[in-house]
Amino acid sequence: MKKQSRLSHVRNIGVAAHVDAGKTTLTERILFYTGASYKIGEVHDGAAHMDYLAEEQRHGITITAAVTKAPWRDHLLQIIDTPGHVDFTIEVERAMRVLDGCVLVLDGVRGVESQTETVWRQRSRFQLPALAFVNKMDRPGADYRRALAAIRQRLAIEPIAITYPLPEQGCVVDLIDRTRIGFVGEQGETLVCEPCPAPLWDDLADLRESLYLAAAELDESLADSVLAGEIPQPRALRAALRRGVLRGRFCLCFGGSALRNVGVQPLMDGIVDYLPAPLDRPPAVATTPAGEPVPVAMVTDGPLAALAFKVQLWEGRRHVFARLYRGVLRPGQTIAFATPSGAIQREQVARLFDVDAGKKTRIEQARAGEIVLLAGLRHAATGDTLCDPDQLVCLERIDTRAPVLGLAIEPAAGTDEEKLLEVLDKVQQEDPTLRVEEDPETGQRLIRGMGELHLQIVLERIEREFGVRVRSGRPAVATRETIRRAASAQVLFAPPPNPDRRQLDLMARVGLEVSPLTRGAGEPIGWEATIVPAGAELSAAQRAAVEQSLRATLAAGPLLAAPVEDVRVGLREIELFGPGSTPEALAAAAAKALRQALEAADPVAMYPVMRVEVVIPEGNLGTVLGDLQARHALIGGTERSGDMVALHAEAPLEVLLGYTTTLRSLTQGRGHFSMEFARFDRA
Ligand SMILES: Nc1nc2c(ncn2[C@@H]2O[C@H](COP(=O)(O)OP(=O)(O)OP(=O)(O)O)[C@@H](O)[C@H]2O)c(=O)[nH]1
Repeated sequence: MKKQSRLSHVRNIGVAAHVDAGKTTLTERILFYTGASYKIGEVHDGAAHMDYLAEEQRHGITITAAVTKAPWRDHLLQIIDTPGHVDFTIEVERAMRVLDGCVLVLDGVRGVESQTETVWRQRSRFQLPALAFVNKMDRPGADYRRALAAIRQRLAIEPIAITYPLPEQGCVVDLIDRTRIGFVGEQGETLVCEPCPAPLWDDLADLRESLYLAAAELDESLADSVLAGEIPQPRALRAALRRGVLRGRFCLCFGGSALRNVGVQPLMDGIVDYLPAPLDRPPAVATTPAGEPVPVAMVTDGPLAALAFKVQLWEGRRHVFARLYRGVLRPGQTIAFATPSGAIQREQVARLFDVDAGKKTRIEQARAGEIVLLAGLRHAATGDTLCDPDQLVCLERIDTRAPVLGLAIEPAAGTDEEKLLEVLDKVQQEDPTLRVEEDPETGQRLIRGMGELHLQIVLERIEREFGVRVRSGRPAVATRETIRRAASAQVLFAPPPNPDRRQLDLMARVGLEVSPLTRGAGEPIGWEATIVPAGAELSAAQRAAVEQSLRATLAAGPLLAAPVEDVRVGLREIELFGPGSTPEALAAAAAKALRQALEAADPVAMYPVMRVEVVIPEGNLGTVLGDLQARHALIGGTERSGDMVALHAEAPLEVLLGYTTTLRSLTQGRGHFSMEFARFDRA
């Protein structure tokens, strides 16, 4: 294993896809063939090795991203199986952050689906080199060439086939080696290679040509031999293709059926041959405490820099998953990190572990490029950069989206109140997309999350894992506010009554203007204020107090106490009194002026709008369209694929609650849909 963990022999990869494309089924095969697991656990039996949480087994879906190590061809594959359901998209986001490459799994019948596009966008943000596995080629209606065309069209990258699947014959054609590979044995573990027969080889001429041309673009001598009509050497082809993948020029495609054990090992070879080792990736970019950007090269002999990307309770104890970008980490080492608010924390790592799905093994050191589990950290959270205390840097934090759905909850037994609070705190530490709040009006406890399934899973975990029974209300969508026109206000803040001379500095005057911005523009604050008396200037503390007070006022708007979005606040005039108004007086005047201006600016509530893809049998199109229109959905278009139709629409989240059940009954169980957050908008 020591030899295998040389950095050039490590592949940190993720497996990502639309829900149900077969990621977990594929990963189970990879683990079995590498010997990392001794038997294949099937998702439909609730026995998948990677889906080890009880909720994952019950719902048959992946919720948390599991890390697993598997040795293959003298290399170490570290695999993260990520969830496909959009409610758990944070798991994909943080996995992508720490990976070096990814395998995109597609359903051979459905091709590119809405969530395939979403994970592809997430991949693109981090410029992760990718391979595609077109799975389920055994299903009736599966079409490899159509899936490749969908990759070109919807993911805007050139698909280059490396294998061509023939699942009915239990084999794939290797387009580089010109072999037909059969998968025999009970689990397809034995490979039988023979030369690909001529008629079949001729049928694949178009795919081969694209492959040669793609490689030729990256290697001049290959280009010469391709133009001369020669068959390029497999070694040279692979080397050129690897360069192309690392530069993001194209997506190499493999086909097969994970469930029928067809085509998986060539994909695993592809991971080794074409996806990057940690050192092949460009250096990560971090910032120093002074805000200067610095590259963090992947080396072991530098100061420690590791990104904490996930907090997980393991046997009831807090553990942190981290990816090392630089340096070495050992048990007992003290690390430091800057929190999002800028405070510096120090703590000690007690123990280090190698992780394999639900199992962890103690190790004595971790090095740059590795993904490990740390015990003993009580404060480090998702997104923090763990560093040597005297060499602080901060890698880019992990994005989390604001929750769109809330649920009021209370313990079924009044005596469990304290315990529920404790449990919610623990669940929240693990899950940065879950918020726990108190309704300011009713005093009810609210949990807020990404969607119905997310909140349902949270409730199930609270009951099963922590033994607290809870009652919940109806889900309620999150709200925002914005304004419809510009307005201004000026406020003189003065302590009552008759201010004597000594109290002058408790006074302040702030004049400002608010104006509406386009959706998604944010809430900029413009500091074009005239300061009175002439010649006076604001101190850093005064300025910070005004800014903070404006931000706090924007956090709770005048209509629903919901965050105010897409508004520009322009400061017009600030008058200082006495020796200089106190920061508190300035803050009070600014808050009051902003509140007045917002009230005068025709405020309006906004609700979450979702992008929806509904896939249904053609015969149900009329009924489903009618139902969607009755829900005020805006229909964007339809696409036919076999006897199914994909409908694209936008609709308020409010009317989509419980839609899964409706769709099932409208389509006799054959329809399915997925949605993702688009924006907050007016009703
Ligand atoms: N016919 C066929 N079915 C498959 C194949 N691969 C997976 N399945 C089935 O498809 C369903 C979904 O498979 P999973 O592996 O759970 O898919 P996933 O992408 O991990 O799903 P999530 O974790 O929920 O995102 C299961 O019932 C599998 O048995 C395949 O190659 N052929």
